[in-house]
Amino acid sequence: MTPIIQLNNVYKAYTLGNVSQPVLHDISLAVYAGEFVSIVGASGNGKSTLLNLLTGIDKPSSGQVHVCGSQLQRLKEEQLSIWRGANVGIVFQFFQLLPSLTLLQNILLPMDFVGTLPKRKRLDRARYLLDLVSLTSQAQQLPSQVSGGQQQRAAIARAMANDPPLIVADEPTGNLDSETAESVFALFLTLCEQGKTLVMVTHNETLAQATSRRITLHAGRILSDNSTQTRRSC
Ligand SMILES: Nc1ncnc2c1ncn2[C@@H]1O[C@H](COP(=O)(O)OP(=O)(O)OP(=O)(O)O)[C@@H](O)[C@H]1O
Repeated sequence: MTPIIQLNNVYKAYTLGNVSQPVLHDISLAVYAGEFVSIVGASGNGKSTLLNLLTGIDKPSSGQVHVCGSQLQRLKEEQLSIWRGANVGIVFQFFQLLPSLTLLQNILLPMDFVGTLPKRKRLDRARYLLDLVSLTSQAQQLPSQVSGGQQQRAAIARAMANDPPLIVADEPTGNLDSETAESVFALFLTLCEQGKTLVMVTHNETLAQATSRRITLHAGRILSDNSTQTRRSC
């Protein structure tokens, strides 16, 4: 089976002035469709940098990043935007919904960007997704009019808008209380059961333990990569 994510000897350094600061060293990794991968590690160990390479937001200094059939360094910015729109849903810690749009309009946006579905079908899909995340009655509310957990559920629905095979989440529960965090995590499990691949950076050890594969980064290297039968496998 071809992995949905394949990283070969990835090295990443940021250059500040004349100083090059290495952040990721020699990362090689294969993730297969249907896995739910958590990435853990102390602050500053390169977790978000790794996610940004997977979404093409950032490029490696050397090595290759293959995601959903494309080698991302080979894509130009415009190609990357189109690739991202079709292949990856991104969920952020602070939701990042557009404040002047209703939840329904926020979910419609990625579909409007890609433009493959006719308008009526986009609306049907947005309503289906709102239902999936239990926000049907909040469809016309602005983000500021709903709770943090509801905003994050709307953000997950937005990430799902174009039905991407891969969902990438950077501390998606970091701004939520523990009960709400669990309900958001349960939603991720549902998506995984539906066949999505998930990669989630988290500081929440309990949630990380409940994923099917837990990767620990330390000083920019993979310290451990545990995939166990006892953990939930989708
Ligand atoms: N755009 C950037 N320019 C320069 N340095 C950066 C940039 N982004 C991240 N870094 C540095 O890279 C290192 C790793 O940062 P990263 O955000 O990937 O860590 P992290 O493990 O996700 O941390 P946290 O858990 O605090 O979010 C840090 O030292 C950070 O300061």
